[in-house]
Amino acid sequence: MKGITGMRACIIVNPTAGRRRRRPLARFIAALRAGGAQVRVLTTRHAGHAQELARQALGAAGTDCIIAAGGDGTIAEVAQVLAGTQQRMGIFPAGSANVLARELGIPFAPQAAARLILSGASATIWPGMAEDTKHARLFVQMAGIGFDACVVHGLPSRLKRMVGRTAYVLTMFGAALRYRFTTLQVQVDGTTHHAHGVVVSKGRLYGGRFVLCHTGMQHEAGFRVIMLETEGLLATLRMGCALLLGRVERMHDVRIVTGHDIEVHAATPVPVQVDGDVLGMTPVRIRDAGRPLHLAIESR
Ligand SMILES: Nc1ncnc2c1ncn2[C@@H]1O[C@H](COP(=O)(O)OP(=O)(O)OP(=O)(O)O)[C@@H](O)[C@H]1O
Repeated sequence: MKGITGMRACIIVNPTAGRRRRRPLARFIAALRAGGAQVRVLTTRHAGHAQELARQALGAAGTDCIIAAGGDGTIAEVAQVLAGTQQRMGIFPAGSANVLARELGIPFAPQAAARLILSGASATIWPGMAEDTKHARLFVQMAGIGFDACVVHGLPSRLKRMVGRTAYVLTMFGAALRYRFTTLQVQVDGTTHHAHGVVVSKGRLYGGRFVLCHTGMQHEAGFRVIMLETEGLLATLRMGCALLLGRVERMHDVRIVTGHDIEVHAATPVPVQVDGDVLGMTPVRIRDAGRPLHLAIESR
């Protein structure tokens, strides 16, 4: 790692992430340059493009830090390419929920975010991999199966850009009418459980700053598997309220187990989301990606 001056940084910007505020990004870039970094900016043109740009940046010898400027979806796309390499990756939180950035204590203030990257700090996280019958996708924070994924599948991206996280609340009403609850068969490392909603999480947080469970597993392999055992919209709403209060772990009908290899099946396929973006439908298999990611964060 080069010192503060002379660092070569490449920023991959998703211009559609979050509320599309440009000023914080400009300040972040200015702070990196003021700290002596050479900065190259690449802007995505479509979903999936961050992966292509990350490959391009990785191929350009001598890049010290490849920075994803966006939300969890953009971070996951860049991580998909950088996981398993020695490349250091930075994050500038510019999405709607920015769950990973909150989870890992990455500063939102442009100057502080730049200072962290310039400091050379680095720690390893262990992403997950989710696969349905058509897609395989690396994820950094969580996968949701059932009602929450139905909300994500129905979320108009324009609405999310206009009102941020409130878009999820508005979309929830439509999902409540549309979603048909069904029993999910959840195999965790070979043991079968039954549930009506499942979140497979690397972290403690969900949907922003809401606490799903009190200990995360970002810095090790494995997941917390959070299962709602009661069927129906009322139970799901009750879990939503418990989430707002940080009391999910105390619910009598929520079971939390730890595992490395999870499969979810349903008689009628239900939606699956990863890091707040659509993956597909069940059946889905979630396991350790087995490829560590070296992030510009303070080590614990
Ligand atoms: N130029 C682009 N046009 C349209 N979609 C894009 C573009 N660049 C990236 N995307 C897609 O936008 C999706 C959402 O981006 P991202 O998750 O970073 O922002 P967000 O949804 O606002 O934030 P968060 O996930 O933190 O709520 C990503 O999955 C990515 O594939």
